[in-house]
Amino acid sequence: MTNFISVKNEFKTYGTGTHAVTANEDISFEIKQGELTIILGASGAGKSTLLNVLGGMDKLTSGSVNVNGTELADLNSRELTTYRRKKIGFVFQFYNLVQNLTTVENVELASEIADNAMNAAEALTAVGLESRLQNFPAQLSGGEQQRAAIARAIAKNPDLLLADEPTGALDYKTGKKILQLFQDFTHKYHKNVIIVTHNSMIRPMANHVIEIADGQVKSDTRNDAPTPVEQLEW
Ligand SMILES: Nc1ncnc2c1ncn2[C@@H]1O[C@H](COP(=O)(O)OP(=O)(O)OP(=O)(O)O)[C@@H](O)[C@H]1O
Repeated sequence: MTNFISVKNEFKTYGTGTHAVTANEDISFEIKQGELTIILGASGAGKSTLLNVLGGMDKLTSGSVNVNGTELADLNSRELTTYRRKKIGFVFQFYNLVQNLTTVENVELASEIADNAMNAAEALTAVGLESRLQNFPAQLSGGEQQRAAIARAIAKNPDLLLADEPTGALDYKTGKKILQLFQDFTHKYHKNVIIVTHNSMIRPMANHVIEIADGQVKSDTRNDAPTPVEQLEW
């Protein structure tokens, strides 16, 4: 299989001089097309930094990050914005929905900036929210809000879906259903999903697990037979 992402000697340093923090220090790995990847590590390990670089929210300091043929180190900030808007779907821990827009309007907002967007109602149906289109975020449970956030991300029909601790604010059962959605999305559309988490118990669900510690890759393992999320217990 071809490589979808190739990261070579990536560094990310925040600040300068005595205040400099090197959050990613010489990171290299490759991700193949269609993989569900988990980036695992303790708090402060540099996981979110790496995700933000991959998603074009932050510029790498040095090295090379190639996502589906786009070399992110070569993009200026305007080009990075276009990349982020058109190619990447994001899911955050705290959903980040716009509170005064309905569920369907939140999804439409994202699909408007993408080129091959999915219909908003269709994306919401894919995550089981077809009966909640006209509700506001405050009228939804945490799990439903995260489903809406996932619908918003997949409606862009992105090359790459990035999720930063997507179940961090949810109870066990609801979190499991959300992880199931990511696994289904990868298999159904043969797309790439990267989930950042500190929860090592979910690693069997992934095709690929990259462990980060102190800003560096500690282990990089592949799993040819991922466990369906419904069979996982933690
Ligand atoms: N914008 C920033 N400015 C300065 N330092 C930062 C910035 N973002 C992250 N850092 C630092 O970089 C290091 C890695 O942070 P990062 O958020 O990537 O870790 P993480 O593994 O995602 O942790 P967590 O799971 O707690 O979110 C930390 O020391 C953090 O303080």
